[in-house]
Amino acid sequence: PRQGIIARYRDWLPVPPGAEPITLGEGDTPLIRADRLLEQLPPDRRPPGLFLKFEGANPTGSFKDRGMTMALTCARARGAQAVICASTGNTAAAAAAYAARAGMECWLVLPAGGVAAGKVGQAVACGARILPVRGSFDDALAAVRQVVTERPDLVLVNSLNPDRLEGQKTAAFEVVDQLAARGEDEPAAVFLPVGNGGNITAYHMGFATYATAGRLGRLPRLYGVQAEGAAPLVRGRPVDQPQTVASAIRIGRPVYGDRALAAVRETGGRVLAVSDEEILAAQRLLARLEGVFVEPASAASVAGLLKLARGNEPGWEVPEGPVVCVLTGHGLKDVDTALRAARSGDAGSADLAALEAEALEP
Ligand SMILES: Cc1ncc(COP(=O)(O)O)c(/C=C/C(=O)C(=O)O)c1O
Repeated sequence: PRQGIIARYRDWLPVPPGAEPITLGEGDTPLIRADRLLEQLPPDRRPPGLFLKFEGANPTGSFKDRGMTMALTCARARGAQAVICASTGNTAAAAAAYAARAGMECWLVLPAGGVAAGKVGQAVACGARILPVRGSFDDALAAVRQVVTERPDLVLVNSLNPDRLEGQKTAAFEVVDQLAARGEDEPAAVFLPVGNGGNITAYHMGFATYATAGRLGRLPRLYGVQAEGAAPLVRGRPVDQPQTVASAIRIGRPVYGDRALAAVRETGGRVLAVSDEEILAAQRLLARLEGVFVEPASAASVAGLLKLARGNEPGWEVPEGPVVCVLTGHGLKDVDTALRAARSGDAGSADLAALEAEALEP
């Protein structure tokens, strides 16, 4: 039964004794085999298996639920009444849902006009208080730091909150357990989209924890993929005006930049950037070939794999074991972008395009 990640992994998590989990049954998301997508890779550069960790199947539609169940459970155990965070959207949607469930107040600082409608809808529906900030996510995060000094009773549930990474590391546990349960080899490489760098850091923590406990022979190479217009880790410096269609990773000053780079370096992986066109092409391939509809930022992980495997980038050694692409958020979060991409020249035949255009009319 879907009992949530704290119930399933309590022994591996720093949950205060006696704390009653605040949960929506998050975690235990599908690990989907993607053979048709694998065929898109050149035969001589193809790993033995390709799997998709579909985090869009979480209760609020993104991997953020794993971190929020931990953050809200721990906050309430410490007597907090209200939480606050800055967000590009999915953290906000998850914080709003889990705070509502806990009967706690939720304050969200969002970049005005920079958040996908689905996520704003979730946060508003759950009764969160929204403070729009003119500027980017990075400006919103700076604003939150200011608010917290004026209202110390507000618990910060941003990526800075360590409880969140603890919850997010359970996805790495699941990847190892799910591959083993299917008789597959251990994961050889894992691709993730990178914004603040919290999630790739959490996967590194999870794999390292399992390795120390003897449940994993060696850590998979971690590949962090950023959008070309928002790639501070690839460029080696902050990006002042991050630009990308993948609004979830439109971040110029990653909070966990150093730890994300350490995770990549220590596992023999790398960071790389992909264009918005490559992201949207990967989003289409996932939906058309495998029936998996994800928001643009999630597709960056697949775009990164395609780019390395197709040889556009040097330094790709074909992994000798299964490759996992983490799909971090559901496509319904940002359906407008998918519709716009579909309208702007479908690769199908003219009459199909005409039919689709007709179908797409609002
Ligand atoms: C779909 C999706 N994919 C990837 C990322 C990047 O993860 P990190 O590298 O841990 O930041 C996010 C992040 C979103 C926020 O940062 C937020 O919601 O404020 C996301 O929503």
